Amino acid sequence: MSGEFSDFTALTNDSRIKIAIFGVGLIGGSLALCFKGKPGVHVVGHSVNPSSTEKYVARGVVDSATTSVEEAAKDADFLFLCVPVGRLEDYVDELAKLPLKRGCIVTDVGSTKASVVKHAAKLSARGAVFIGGHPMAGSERSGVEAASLHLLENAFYVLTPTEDTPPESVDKLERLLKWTRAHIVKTDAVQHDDIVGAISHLPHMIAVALVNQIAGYNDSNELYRRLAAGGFRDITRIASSDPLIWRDILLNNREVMLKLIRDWQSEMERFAVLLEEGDGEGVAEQFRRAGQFRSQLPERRKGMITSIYECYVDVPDHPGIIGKIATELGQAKINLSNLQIIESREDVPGVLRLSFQQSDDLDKATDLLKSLQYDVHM
Ligand SMILES: NC(=O)C1=CN([C@@H]2O[C@H](COP(=O)(O)OP(=O)(O)OC[C@H]3O[C@@H](n4cnc5c(N)ncnc54)[C@H](O)[C@@H]3O)[C@@H](O)[C@H]2O)C=CC1
Ligand SMILES: O=C(O)C(=O)Cc1ccc(O)cc1
Repeated sequence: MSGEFSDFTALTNDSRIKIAIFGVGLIGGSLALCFKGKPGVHVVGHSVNPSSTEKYVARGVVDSATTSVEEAAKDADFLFLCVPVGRLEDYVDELAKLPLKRGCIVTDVGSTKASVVKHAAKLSARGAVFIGGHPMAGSERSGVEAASLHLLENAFYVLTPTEDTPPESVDKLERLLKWTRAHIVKTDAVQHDDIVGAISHLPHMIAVALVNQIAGYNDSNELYRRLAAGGFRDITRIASSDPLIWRDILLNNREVMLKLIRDWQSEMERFAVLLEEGDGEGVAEQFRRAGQFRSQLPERRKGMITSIYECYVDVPDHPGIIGKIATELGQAKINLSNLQIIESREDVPGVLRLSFQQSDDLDKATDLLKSLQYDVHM
């Protein structure tokens, strides 16, 4: 083991570290990729579904996989619960019946923290330490197919230890998580749910409501959908998130969400009154206040409701062209986050949609492709 991780194994009783990942989807798979192949580390994936376990191994995301919770948990040093929020407490209950390794750390990646932290306190009776976790990066995609080694890099990773959590266990988990290259932030679980409810869960709900509102208008006039490009696409990307993952998150954080919805309704009501009264200065003041606060936001971080920067390339429809474009971008070290063939050409200016996470990469890609005589549109 080298560099910043060299003292990691000293914190375990032996030089082998077993990491069990329950639910190898977008987040569990991305964590597994961060740990797999590190010296002395064995990553085991768990799924209730035998065909999923085969897929995890075949894709090289884990070293081994099993459908048995007991087998996955046996002698594990770290156990990551990466299943939907609504299933976390069931997994805690199952683990609480098993002979866990003394001092092992059980953690989760759920988007809400208060209920699971409270529920998992019972694991201390089994000699395990539970520490709530929430890697605040992800995407609207799901499943192991969307997992990536770099998903959590530079993102915030919240841990919610309680006053009963042994500091040395928090330290041990933080050392392990260095492999994700995320930035650890520690806070209380209830405070986490208030803040993340406001900055992540509420925007997801607003995006869905907005898309559904426009979809309703579109039922009587198709032009709504055709004209809804640019800004609309950008701010509603997260409306395509997984329905069941988000059902669980919103239900679990429902008290916080209900208050946030009321506050949101007041904000919209304020706009309604300003418009009713024809108060232009009042409307402009809303934009000024928002712009001021927004300009103070920290620099862009990976994952959390980031915009995607996109361009369209009109390419002749022949095999090999997609690989050629991807290779050109790769050779120029331009990070492409997604490449999609657009089947309906009605409302887009090109057949290939290229997406980037950094505006810089988009600029470099358009310059490069234009210089190679491709027809590039924004
Ligand atoms: N999607 C995102 O961007 C983020 C999600 N999270 C949290 O991470 C957790 C996992 O979410 P993702 O990785 O996005 O979802 P995912 O759908 O990609 O993965 C979920 C995993 O749990 C398994 N699973 C699903 N339903 C199950 C059930 N009923 N019983 C047992 N296993 C089941 C699936 O097979 C899959 O391996 C959730 O708790 C979510 O709140 C945290 C940060 C970001
Ligand atoms: O796609 C995005 O921008 C997200 O906001 C992803 C996300 C989803 C759920 C989380 O708990 C954290 C991050």
